[in-house]
Amino acid sequence: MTDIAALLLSRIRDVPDHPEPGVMFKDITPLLADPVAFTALTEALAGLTVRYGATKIVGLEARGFILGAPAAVRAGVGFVPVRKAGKLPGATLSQAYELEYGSARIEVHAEDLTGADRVMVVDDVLATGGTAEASLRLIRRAGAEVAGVSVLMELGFLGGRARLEPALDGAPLEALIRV
Ligand SMILES: O=P(O)(O)OC[C@H]1O[C@H](OP(=O)(O)OP(=O)(O)O)[C@H](O)[C@@H]1O
Ligand SMILES: Nc1ncnc2[nH]cnc12
Repeated sequence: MTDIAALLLSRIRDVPDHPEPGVMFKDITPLLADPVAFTALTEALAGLTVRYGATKIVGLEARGFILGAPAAVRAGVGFVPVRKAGKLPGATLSQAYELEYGSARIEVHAEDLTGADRVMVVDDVLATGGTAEASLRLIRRAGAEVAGVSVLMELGFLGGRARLEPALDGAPLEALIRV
């Protein structure tokens, strides 16, 4: 493990049985509160954004906003929020997806992405991959190209990478930490 990955991992807190029994919740708030770790994370996500030639970062509500927005500023690209259904006021594209139990829907303002955009998706955790997969569908439906998906942490035992693989269509999935 690199020094940066070790630093980031050391600032993520495991919270058992949150938000429901059996889930080991990965809490990033200690990392956000540490300016050295948060800066290192922002630099790493911005570096991936530049390396893969993205013109915009899409952040996934809510923790993807916290990580994606400073990375976009650092990389010199625009930031586009993908929100849970019903939050965005303008004309939206909407995508339903399956969760472990039940389903959910995410949305993006249609005018925020164009055919000229290459998009890096940023989020904190890749778990089942359902949220990221739905975001890739939204990005392509908006006519934009997928530059990649970058997450702080991949929970390997939930199989998100395999689920995401077809939707990535050759684009990279970068995880700074894998557990
Ligand atoms: O890979 P998946 O199984 O789709 O899970 C990962 C998603 O779940 C969490 O968000 P959550 O929906 O809990 O929203 P929050 O960031 O608003 O807490 C996390 O921040 C990812 O967006
Ligand atoms: N175990 C987990 N910890 C934090 N965020 C999550 N999103 C989905 N599963 C999660």
